[in-house]
Amino acid sequence: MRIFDVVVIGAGPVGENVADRTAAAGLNTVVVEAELVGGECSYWACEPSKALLRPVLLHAEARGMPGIDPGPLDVEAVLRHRDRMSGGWNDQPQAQWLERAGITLVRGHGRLSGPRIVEVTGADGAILRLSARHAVAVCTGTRAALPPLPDLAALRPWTSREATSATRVPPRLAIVGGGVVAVEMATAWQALGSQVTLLVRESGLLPRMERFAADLVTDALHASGVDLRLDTTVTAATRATDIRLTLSDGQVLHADELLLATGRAPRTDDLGLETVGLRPGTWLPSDDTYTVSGVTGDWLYAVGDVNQRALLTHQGKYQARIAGTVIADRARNHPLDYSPWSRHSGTADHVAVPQVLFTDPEIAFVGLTAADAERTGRDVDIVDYDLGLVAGAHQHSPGYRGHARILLDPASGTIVGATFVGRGVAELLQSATFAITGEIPLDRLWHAVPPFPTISEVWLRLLETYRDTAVPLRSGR
Ligand SMILES: Cc1cc2nc3c(=O)[nH]c(=O)nc-3n(C[C@H](O)[C@H](O)[C@H](O)COP(=O)(O)OP(=O)(O)OC[C@H]3O[C@@H](n4cnc5c(N)ncnc54)[C@H](O)[C@@H]3O)c2cc1C
Ligand SMILES: NC(=O)c1ccc[n+]([C@@H]2O[C@H](COP(=O)([O-])OP(=O)(O)OC[C@H]3O[C@@H](n4cnc5c(N)ncnc54)[C@H](O)[C@@H]3O)[C@@H](O)[C@H]2O)c1
Repeated sequence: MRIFDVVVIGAGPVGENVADRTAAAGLNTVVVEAELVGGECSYWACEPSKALLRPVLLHAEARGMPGIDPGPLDVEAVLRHRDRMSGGWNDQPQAQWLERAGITLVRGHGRLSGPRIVEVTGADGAILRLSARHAVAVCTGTRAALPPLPDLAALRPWTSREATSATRVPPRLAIVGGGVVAVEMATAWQALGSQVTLLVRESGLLPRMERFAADLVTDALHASGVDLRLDTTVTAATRATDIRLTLSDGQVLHADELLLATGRAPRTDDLGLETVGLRPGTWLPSDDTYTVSGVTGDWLYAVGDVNQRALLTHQGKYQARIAGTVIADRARNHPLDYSPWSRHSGTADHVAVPQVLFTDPEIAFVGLTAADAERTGRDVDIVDYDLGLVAGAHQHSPGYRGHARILLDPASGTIVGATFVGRGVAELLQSATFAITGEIPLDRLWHAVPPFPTISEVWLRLLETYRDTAVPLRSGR
């Protein structure tokens, strides 16, 4: 048995950041990792997917710009770039970073075996017992959730892992799903040379986003040659010389690979949750301090994807900074401040989660959408502006297509949601996140002058539209 102040299970971006904060506070911290230090994000998610998409998006932009003839994409060079950006699936640099930060790394599969005790099974089957004086932080993330197709093993489908690490371009790629992974991967692989067929059970893509944003991405996928089949499910699938899919409309589709991009499941099934009174295989809900509810003693934390609050690296790292502070202050017997926006409260999870889809065009959004407001019965004023009319967008690319929407709380005159869709809008998003988290009144935003000619001039156009629209569009009860 080795005794530490803090045991972190999972060294993804979130576990690394919890450990960084507790070690920086002087707590003796150990991280347990079953695969690669850096987690899903570094090797099979954010990094490799964006490394595939960046050349694809830049190439598409360059093709539309007068005076630039980029020639065809060098697919092998793109795949090599992806390999470099994923660190060659070698975690030594990240493991060394842990060491430099004074954090102990134990490799193996971690399982709770009672309050404050974690057992780690190493590659050789040996078991090491770790005891935590103050806290155990579960940061085990998610794996792909697969649909209930018979004989999945024989089908050998791709999940997000294969879609981001494949070394060859399948001539025909079928993708099941209409969410973020499906749409980003359809964008990448269609441009890299696959004929992509997107099989979506809903009547539209990206159901959680503003309709106008999903519609622009849908148009662009059509234009790029993706075969988009809405209201379609797979009823049977077999693999012989190729993959044969029977679809709900009775048609048969042949493909070389099948990507199942059908959401995520928590990695809590083999975590010993039953030893502390929790149900294995479920998400681990935690409160705003990231303490797991239903376990006495305030020693168990769930941080990042595994708590299902926001399945995003940056939001998980935000949670990690707060959880690390909470753990350190509880260890010192310092009182916690539970009020919103305090150093101990993950308030942004509720009101300002920013996300960028690296599609063509990009979608960037934070806070509420109109559908969220409608669903929760919240009164908001909705202000829309055609991004294509902004001078900076004209400069950015000829024939620019895009749209911006902000949602305002009429009582406080502050912004509660923003969505931008268009090329180059990713870097615009932080301005909206500042406006929401800072609760900046519109009266003051008039003094935040956007430079000419940039896409950010859309802020001025949105304010003018709001001022000049006699009856603002209003959603909610
Ligand atoms: C294809 C794809 C693209 C994405 N792109 C983006 C993006 O562009 N931007 C963004 O913000 N988010 C993106 N995401 C989401 C992002 O990957 C996750 O939000 C992020 O990885 C969550 O971090 P985490 O540390 O909570 O979990 P993970 O990154 O999943 O890390 C968990 C770690 O815990 C380890 N582990 C699990 N169980 C145990 C155990 N019992 N014992 C020991 N170790 C264990 C795992 O091996 C893993 O290393 C993407 C996701 C996918 C699938
Ligand atoms: N750029 C980014 O920020 C980025 C990129 C990729 C992933 N992510 C994160 O990863 C998470 C997971 O993404 P995802 O696309 O896997 O999940 P998702 O929840 O966004 O989409 C899942 C899709 O699969 C469909 N689906 C689910 N079960 C199905 C079934 N049995 N048959 C047919 N269709 C089915 C759903 O209807 C939906 O269209 C996202 O929540 C996102 O936060 C972020």
